Amino acid sequence: MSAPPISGYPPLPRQTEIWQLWGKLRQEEPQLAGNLAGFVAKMTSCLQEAQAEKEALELTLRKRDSDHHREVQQLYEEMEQQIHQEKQQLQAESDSRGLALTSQMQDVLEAKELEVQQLAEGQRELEAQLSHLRSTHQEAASENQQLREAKRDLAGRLEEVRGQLQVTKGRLDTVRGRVSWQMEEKLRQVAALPGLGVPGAGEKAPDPQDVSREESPLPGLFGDNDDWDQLLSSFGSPPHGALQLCWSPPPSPRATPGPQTPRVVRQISISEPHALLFDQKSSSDPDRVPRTPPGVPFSAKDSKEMDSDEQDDRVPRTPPGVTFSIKDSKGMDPDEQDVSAEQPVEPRDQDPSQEPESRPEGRLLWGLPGLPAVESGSQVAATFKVLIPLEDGLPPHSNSPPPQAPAGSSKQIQASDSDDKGPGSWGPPSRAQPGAEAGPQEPTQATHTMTEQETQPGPSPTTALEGVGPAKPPRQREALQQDLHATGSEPGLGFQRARALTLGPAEPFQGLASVGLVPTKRLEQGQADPAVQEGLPEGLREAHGWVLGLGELPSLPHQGLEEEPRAEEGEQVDQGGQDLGSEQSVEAHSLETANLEHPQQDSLLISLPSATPQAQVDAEAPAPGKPAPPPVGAQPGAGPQEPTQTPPTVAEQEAQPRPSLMTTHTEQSPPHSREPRVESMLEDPGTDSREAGLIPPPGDPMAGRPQANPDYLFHVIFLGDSNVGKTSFLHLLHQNSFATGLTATVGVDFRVKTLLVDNKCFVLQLWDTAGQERYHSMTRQLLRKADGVVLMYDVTSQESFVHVRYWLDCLQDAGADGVAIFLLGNKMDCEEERQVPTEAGQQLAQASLQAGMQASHVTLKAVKCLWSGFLDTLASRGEGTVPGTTAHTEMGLPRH
Ligand SMILES: Nc1nc2c(ncn2[C@@H]2O[C@H](COP(=O)(O)OP(=O)(O)OP(=O)(O)O)[C@@H](O)[C@H]2O)c(=O)[nH]1
Repeated sequence: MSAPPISGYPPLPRQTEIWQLWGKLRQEEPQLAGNLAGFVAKMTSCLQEAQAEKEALELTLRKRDSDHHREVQQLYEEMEQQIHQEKQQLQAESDSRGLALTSQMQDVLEAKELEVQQLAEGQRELEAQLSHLRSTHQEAASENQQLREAKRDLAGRLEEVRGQLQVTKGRLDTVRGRVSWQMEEKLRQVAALPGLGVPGAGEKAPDPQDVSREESPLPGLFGDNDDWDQLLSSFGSPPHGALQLCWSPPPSPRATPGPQTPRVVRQISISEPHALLFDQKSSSDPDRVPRTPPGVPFSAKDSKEMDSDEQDDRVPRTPPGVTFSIKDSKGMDPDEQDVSAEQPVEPRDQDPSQEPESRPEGRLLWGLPGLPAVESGSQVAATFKVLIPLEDGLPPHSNSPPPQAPAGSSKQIQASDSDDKGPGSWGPPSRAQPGAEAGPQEPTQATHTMTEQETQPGPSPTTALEGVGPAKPPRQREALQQDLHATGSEPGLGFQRARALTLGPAEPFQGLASVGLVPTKRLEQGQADPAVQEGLPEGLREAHGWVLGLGELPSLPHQGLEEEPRAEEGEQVDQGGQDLGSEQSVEAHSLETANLEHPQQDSLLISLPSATPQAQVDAEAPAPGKPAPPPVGAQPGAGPQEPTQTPPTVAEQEAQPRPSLMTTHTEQSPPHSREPRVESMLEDPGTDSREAGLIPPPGDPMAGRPQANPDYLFHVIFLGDSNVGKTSFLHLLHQNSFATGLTATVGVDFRVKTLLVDNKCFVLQLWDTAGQERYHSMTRQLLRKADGVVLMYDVTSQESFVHVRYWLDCLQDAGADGVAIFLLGNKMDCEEERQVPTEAGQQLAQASLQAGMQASHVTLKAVKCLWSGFLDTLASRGEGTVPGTTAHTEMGLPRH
């Protein structure tokens, strides 16, 4: 028996083997077969149940699948519907937009069409105008043609008139001969009368007029002019006498009725010798007929027969009121009368350059009835000459200056002349030139010279400038500057001379001039020359001059330094009890050399440790453009650098070596370059360099120590952004001149200023810091030693003013709360570019005061108060410091 296959299930693999096992089991263990059948049945039922569950599950699955399909279908339909709606919406929007665009386009199109229509109308109008113009042109052409014909007609009539004139001339001769014959006849008859051998004086000669009336047909010949009677009445005058006749032609028949035109008065001059206005010419040579310009009296011969129409035709050719000079020029060609206006006459003895023109003004001179008769050509020429000066044109010699020109015009001429003159011709030419120029032009010269003096300094007393001359034109001043530098064998000498020029006789502050200058910022070529200050605004110059004037302080002129040798010998305290002694800028390195060998500076020089090799290298190899420092121990100012002609104090001060200690410059920066050329060799002013003896540290007793012990030593640090003018300000303090072409400070720079006040020696070490950010760390270190700070900003730079806060923070960080701070707004001369109002500076100063710092807002003009405030405060408090100690001193507000 074989086991029934499990329904619904495929036979298991190796089923035959199972069946074999089953058969074997039934044979060997028949009792177990029943259990297995039951098991199989049970399993079958379980499988059937599982099958049913499976089917149920499949049903459920199918149902859910259909539901899902349905949902998806529904969603799909909804989405489709939504998309459709959106599509319709977009379509509607685009349709509406298109409609709007279409309408807009339609409007634009209509407007354009309108424009086109207007243009077309305009074109039509233009065409109509063009055709009208064409017709007008044709009319004008026909009129021209008619005029030409009329001209020809007139020419024919003119020929007729000429013929008539010839006839008239012949008849005139006949009449004249007849009149003379009749007169002789009458005389003979009178002489033949009995009782009258000689004609008495009381007898009258026969009236020629009567004779002419009786026998002469002249009135008829001369037409209807009523004034011919006068002519005839004068006909009996001697032949050489000139006959004048004034007559007026009848009104022109072409004249339009209206205001009465002035009567044309013609002066007819008949002179017997036929002295013509112009060359005598044969009538057969019309080409040589002189031409008469419009308005010029033309000569007509025997124009008596000219009919009124003919003369009326000529009237418009001359201005109304012009008198014609009609001469009895028998030898003249009648064409002379037909002189056209376009053919000017050149009188014989007339200057061609004075060719007269037809001007209305001319009629005032031409042939006024009261004028004497023109008897000769020379008189006519004289009339010409009279006319010419009234012409508007300038006389040909007007370009040349008048002998005595008025001062105003002379000034201009003088100025232009001076520009054109060469360098050698400049100067006071009026004094050198005798004659008229020197006389009336002298005031102008004086004014001009004053102007020059305003823009350039006075003459230098130095020999180097003697040949230059006191007044150089601006162009030459540049050359002068170059000369100044070229004259010296090296830049230092040129600088010294220029400096000497600066400190001329008018120099009010010579005694306070500095001894040396730290060459951290070198002067560019000519910058020390006073001419350099020409580019400076006037206000700035004034400000600087005012600053350094120290007028209110008892200044110590020249003898201040001259007395210093005595001070060096222990007599410094006795320097006359001057309130303010001298100020000097000494570079640290120079202090060593400036000792007893150079007594003028000894009292103010500060001892330093011996120059290091580096310093010696600096001294031996100065940078180009920098005055070469003399060897250590050598007397400054000796050698070729010493300007022998400059005043000793100034020259030696300028000749002081200026080796760089704080910074080293190896090349000259171009003017106005704000980039340092050489990096500072000083990384930390209080460390290595100081140890090397190059840098006197703030508070170092040896640094800045003068030969005589100072009573007070203070460190004043100039702070502020780059380009605010710190170095310029310092230079101004020392050099009494504004330096241009300064390069940006590298590292830190310092100068020493020594002031003697009330027999107290104040030594101020002025530290010029670099405003550039890369040097701020160095500056911060310096701030710890500060006694006073001049915090500067540029009134034309808001940024520099904003950064004042930063510098105040730096001061606080450095623990400099007790430091006196002077807030200084610079560049006040640039008022137009001002960005920081004065009130803002004052407010900031007050705010700083509230913050515990003393600050005051000072202007450049009030800088002298800075020094006086410094010194007064220090002296009154007695808080000075002996060299070697450090003391912070509080300073009061400067007195304004
Ligand atoms: N108009 C005008 N210009 C000035 C004045 N002071 C300085 N300057 C100009 O400002 C520029 C900067 O001057 P510096 O003295 O070199 O400025 P600084 O603050 O020392 O700059 P740092 O080198 O960064 O320290 C220069 O071109 C000067 O000519 C002033 O009072 N008026």
